[in-house]
Amino acid sequence: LNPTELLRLGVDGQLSVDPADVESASLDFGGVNRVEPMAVLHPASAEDVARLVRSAYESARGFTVSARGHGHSINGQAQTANGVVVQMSGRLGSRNPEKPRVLEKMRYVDAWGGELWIDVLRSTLEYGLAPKSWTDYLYLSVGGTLSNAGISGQAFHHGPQISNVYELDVVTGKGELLTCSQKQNSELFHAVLGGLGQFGIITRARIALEPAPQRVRWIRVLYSNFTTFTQDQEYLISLHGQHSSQKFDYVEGFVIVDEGLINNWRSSFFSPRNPVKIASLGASGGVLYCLEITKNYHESTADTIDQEVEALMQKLNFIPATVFTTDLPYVDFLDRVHKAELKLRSKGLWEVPHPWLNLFVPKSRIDDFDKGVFKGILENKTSGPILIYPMNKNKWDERSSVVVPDEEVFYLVALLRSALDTGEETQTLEYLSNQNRQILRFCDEAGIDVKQYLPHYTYEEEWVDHFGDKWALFHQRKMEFDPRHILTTGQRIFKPSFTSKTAY
Ligand SMILES: Cc1cc2nc3c(=O)[nH]c(=O)nc-3n(C[C@H](O)[C@H](O)[C@H](O)COP(=O)(O)OP(=O)(O)OC[C@H]3O[C@@H](n4cnc5c(N)ncnc54)[C@H](O)[C@@H]3O)c2cc1C
Repeated sequence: LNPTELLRLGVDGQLSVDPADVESASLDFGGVNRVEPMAVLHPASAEDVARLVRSAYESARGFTVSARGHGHSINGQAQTANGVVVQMSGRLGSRNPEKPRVLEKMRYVDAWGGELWIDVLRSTLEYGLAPKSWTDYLYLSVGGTLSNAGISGQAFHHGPQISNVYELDVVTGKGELLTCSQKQNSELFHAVLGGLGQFGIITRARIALEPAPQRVRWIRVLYSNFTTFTQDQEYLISLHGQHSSQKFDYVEGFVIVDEGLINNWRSSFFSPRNPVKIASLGASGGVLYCLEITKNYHESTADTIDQEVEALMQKLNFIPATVFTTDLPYVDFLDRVHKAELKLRSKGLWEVPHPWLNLFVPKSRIDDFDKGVFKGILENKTSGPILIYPMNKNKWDERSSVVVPDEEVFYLVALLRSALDTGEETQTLEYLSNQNRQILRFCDEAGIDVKQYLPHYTYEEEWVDHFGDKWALFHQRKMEFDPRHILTTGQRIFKPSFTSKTAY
């Protein structure tokens, strides 16, 4: 098929070979990979997606198809060479996929796979409801985060977003449009969740809702001792089964390795009039740790919130006099990173290369990771926030495709760096990418069995190693749901069956 033949396919949406469309589908937030597709489909419905994939599956020569949500991948995961990108997010004028549909009584919302979480939230709030499990940033698509996991500070008690989905509509690599859930087509359901887009394109997700809190008490406290910090984090997530008055609703944290960072984009929280000085807090190795917790509440219970927070805080061992508190509407809390985005955009600092590294680190080795990476490899310099927070494995469904460390508690460590052209070597893309490799090598040599989140590998052996015991099942599911390896070649896991060269 060439672009002209493709355009004859007959879809209700728009199949475009417009250079601007093709250019935008060839880029992502990582800003490192650039791969041009042959055409871009703006689907008007799930049937459009099915029609396209079916023709790819049935055509003698074959072509590849990749769904693209909001393009916030780092390493070209939503790109495809010489195939078609299905642009799931973004509106098309009158021929749009359906808006989110809330079933108030059943407490769920049916959302189009390309819907952004911010728009899902806006729709559900009209009914006083909200999804339970989030990502820190809401301008990501439902299909994009469900293909990975979708995590934030709520994951310790609600599990990742993939644990909060009741049902999906999926277009498989054979072009069939199937509804799946725990009970119906369950193999496909579990495969697609955390499935890196390998088994189908999510066109609809039924997402669990809860009554939306009105306000949030948002607290940050500092630690100089890593063990005390992680003990407190682990204590807080051990409360996941408690009544909501006896636990926080959100537990995250971050590492502060240089003075500049404490007042950085994620920390606008600390007042610039009251700068925090790392040196004055007795940080060992110049590193501080910040615990970030929140408690949701309703205005009608505002009188008990202080006591509840106080009772929980008394159990913690942070540095006295380092409590920073703010209080804000729930939506403003959830949408906090967008504010930072607008600031960075205004300074031209958003559309820069992002050599991010996200790792799941087993609890038993988090101390070694601290010594080797935060106090070692990073050399008191970073180029962006470093998040660190623990999660409970029992909130993750083992049947899904995602892989996590083999321990009951594991940490997310997210090095969210931006490469800048300031003339300083340590800020360059090359330096930061090398540092990422150094961190992975360190873990390997120290026998720290980390798993990459939002994984990126180049060779099949690396994927086999990443999936470990799950590889055989992952491979078997691929053969069943996408036997010609048409879908999502940008992940570089399987080569399309119809090409001898690497056609990612
Ligand atoms: C600023 C920022 C903050 C972030 N914060 C968090 C966070 O707090 N927690 C977290 O978990 N992640 C976070 N992420 C990572 C984010 O969840 C992933 O990068 C996610 O893939 C982005 O969604 P997207 O819609 O942009 O997906 P894309 O980059 O467009 O796609 C990601 C992958 O999913 C596939 N895909 C997309 N749509 C579908 C679909 N409908 N069906 C099947 N496959 C599909 C694509 O082919 C691709 O392989 C963040 C990313 C950024 C840039």
